[in-house]
Amino acid sequence: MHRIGVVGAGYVGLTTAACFAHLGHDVVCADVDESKIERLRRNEVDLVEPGLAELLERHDVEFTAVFPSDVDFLFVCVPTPSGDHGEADLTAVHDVVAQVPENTVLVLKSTVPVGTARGIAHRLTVSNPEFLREGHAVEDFLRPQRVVVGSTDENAARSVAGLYGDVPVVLTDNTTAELIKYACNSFLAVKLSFVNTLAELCEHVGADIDGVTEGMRLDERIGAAFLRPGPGWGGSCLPKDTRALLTTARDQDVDFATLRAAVDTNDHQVRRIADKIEGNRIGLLGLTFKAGTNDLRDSPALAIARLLDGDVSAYDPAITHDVDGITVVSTPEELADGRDVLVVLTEWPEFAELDWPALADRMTTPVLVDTRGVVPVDKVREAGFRLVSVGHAGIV
Ligand SMILES: NC(=O)C1=CN([C@@H]2O[C@H](COP(=O)(O)OP(=O)(O)OC[C@H]3O[C@@H](n4cnc5c(N)ncnc54)[C@H](O)[C@@H]3O)[C@@H](O)[C@H]2O)C=CC1
Ligand SMILES: O=C(O)[C@H]1O[C@H](OP(=O)(O)OP(=O)(O)OC[C@H]2O[C@@H](n3ccc(=O)[nH]c3=O)[C@H](O)[C@@H]2O)[C@H](O)[C@@H](O)[C@@H]1O
Repeated sequence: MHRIGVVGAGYVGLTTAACFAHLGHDVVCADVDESKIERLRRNEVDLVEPGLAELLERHDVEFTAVFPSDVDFLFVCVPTPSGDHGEADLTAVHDVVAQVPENTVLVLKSTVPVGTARGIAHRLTVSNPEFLREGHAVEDFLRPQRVVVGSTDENAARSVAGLYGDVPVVLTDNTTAELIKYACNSFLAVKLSFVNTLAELCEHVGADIDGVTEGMRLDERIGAAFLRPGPGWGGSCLPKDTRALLTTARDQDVDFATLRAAVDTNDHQVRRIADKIEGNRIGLLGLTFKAGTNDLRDSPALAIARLLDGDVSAYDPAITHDVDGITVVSTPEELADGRDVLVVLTEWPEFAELDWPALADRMTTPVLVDTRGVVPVDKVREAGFRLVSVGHAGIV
């Protein structure tokens, strides 16, 4: 058992703190947001993450607004948002690093650009990027497909890997560890943009994207995941990390054309979907960047909403407050009232089970744009909807 400090009590930090406590370590978790610390002390968790609140309830994690100085390992889990030119803004990371005492192993878990650890040359640093998905944070942390640890000091790297228990480990140097993180998110982005363009092509040539991806997924070299077309990929990380890797490549005079194309394709996808939405009174089904989370950061739904003219309302099972000038209502029926068009933007499973005839009755013209391919086509059509899809010839 070790004494572990975690700085930053967000998706990554709070998950890290709860899971290390679950694995038997003594954990202190710090954040500059004092009101968040107060809420966490009362066991109030703002994040929608299955199992997280339960773990925090079961295990004692000390929450503090004071920098933890008496720990063996200090995990840096603070934000690294996009700066003005797409580069990662490391202000919070440097602020934390400057406070870590000499006798503490400094572990960089925030996603930081290639060369960041090398730039902190005055002290030993272990790079331990995080790969958890929002909505699956606890499960991904406790049963990771791999834990990546990089350091110039192999013993330090092994000691960090050892904190996770019996998990697959990639032991490497700092710079490689940093690049692995960006490579993974960027590769996923490339895969998604490829599929979104394929869906556009399907609409033109009379093919069906579900059939095409079914045929692709069975090829193990391609892999089954990340082949669902959608309104564009978003979230707090894929957009910012692709931008940051492009900046790194540009700084090195490396032309990362595939990645640049993926980012441009994603901008195109958002505009392409907005163009499919006709009508003055528009109802959005889903605002979060994906299902299973209440995170709205860099959500394609909001990017699309910004491009729409007219009166835009939304229903999202995880959102109860108005967002970006969009009125958020509390039921799909309320949303349908007097609307010209409904648009599925998040793949919430309950959207497959909606009462389509009842929704159609409430609308002026029953038109449904399904950007996620989640609604039952036959039922929706039987209810009288004109269905506009992504990637299906014949129902565009
Ligand atoms: N959200 C995700 O799914 C994943 C995020 N990451 C990376 O992890 C890092 C953190 O991301 P999230 O957990 O999403 O961020 P977040 O925004 O959810 O949480 C960050 C927390 O850090 C606190 N904070 C900010 N500056 C601080 C400082 N100087 N000292 C102490 N606390 C400070 C904030 O108050 C906030 O509570 C980022 O680099 C991100 O790219 C990596 C993998 C997954
Ligand atoms: O660095 C991070 O923060 C994390 O970023 C992503 O996780 P997350 O942001 O939770 O979201 P994803 O599940 O990857 O989804 C990203 C976007 O792609 C979209 N998506 C995903 C899969 C798919 O088939 N189709 C599709 O459109 C989602 O709707 C969403 O907008 C990565 O999957 C994590 O491994 C990584 O740790």
